[in-house]
Amino acid sequence: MPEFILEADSIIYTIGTKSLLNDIYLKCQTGEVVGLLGSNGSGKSTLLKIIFGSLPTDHKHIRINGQVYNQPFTHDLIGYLSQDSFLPSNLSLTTIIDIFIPSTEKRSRVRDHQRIKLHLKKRVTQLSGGELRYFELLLLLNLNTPFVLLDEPFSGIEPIFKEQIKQLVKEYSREKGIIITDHDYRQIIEVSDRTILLINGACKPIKNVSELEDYNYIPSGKR
Ligand SMILES: Nc1ncnc2c1ncn2[C@@H]1O[C@H](COP(=O)(O)OP(=O)(O)OP(=O)(O)O)[C@@H](O)[C@H]1O
Repeated sequence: MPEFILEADSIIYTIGTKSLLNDIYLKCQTGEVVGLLGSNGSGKSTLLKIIFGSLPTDHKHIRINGQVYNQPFTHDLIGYLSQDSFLPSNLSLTTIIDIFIPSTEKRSRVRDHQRIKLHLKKRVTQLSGGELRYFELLLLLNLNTPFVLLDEPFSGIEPIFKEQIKQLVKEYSREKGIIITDHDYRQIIEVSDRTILLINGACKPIKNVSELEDYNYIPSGKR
C-alpha cells in the first residue's frame, strides 16, 4: 500500500462556553500506531469523531497527503471503531462479512480467520462481548481505508482477547495508520509506536510512563 499521512490540524471544539479541544494537532502515517490517552471526559471520543468526519466542529483541517477533507469517511479513507457496537444484531457473521468487505480476497481472509471461522453461522447477538469486539475490529481492519480509529477496543475484554487484539493491531499497522485510545494505558503503551496524552484540550507527547504521573493521569508509584 502506498504511504499516507493523516494530519488533524487546528481542531477546536467547544461545548457551550467550555473549550474541550483547543487547537489540536495530531499526525499519523501508515505503518504506525498512535496511542491516545486521556481522563474520562477529556475529549478522546470527540476528537476521533471529528477526525472521522461524523461530528461537525467550529474549526478543523483534516488533511490526508496534504488534501483537506471535511468528511474523510465518505472517501473510504478512515474506518472508526466506536465504543458501541455498530453491527446489525440479527444478521449472521457470514452475511455481515459479505455486506461490509468489498474485496473478495479480504472477505476470505476474514471468513478463514481462526478466531472467526467457528462462528460464521452465528448471529451478532450470539457472540460474547470479546468475540464481538474482535470481529468488529477484524472487519474494520479489512476495509480498504488507509487509516483506522479505535475507540476503547480493550473495554470489557479479558486478558487473552486483549493480547489477540494487540497482535491484530500490530499486524495490520504494517499497511495502515492506526489511532487507538483506551483507559488500559499499559496495553496502549505496548501496542503504540508513539503515545499522546490529551489533557486540558491539548495533545502532549509522552516519552515514558513517569510523565503520565507528572501529568496526574496515573497515581504516582502505581506504574
Ligand atoms: N453532545 C454532547 N453534549 C454535551 N456534552 C457532550 C456531548 N458530547 C460530549 N460531551 C461532553 O464532552 C466531554 C468529552 O466527551 P468524550 O466522550 O469525548 O470524552 P472521552 O475522553 O472520550 O471520555 P471517556 O474516556 O469517558 O469515554 C464530556 O464532558 C462529555 O460529557
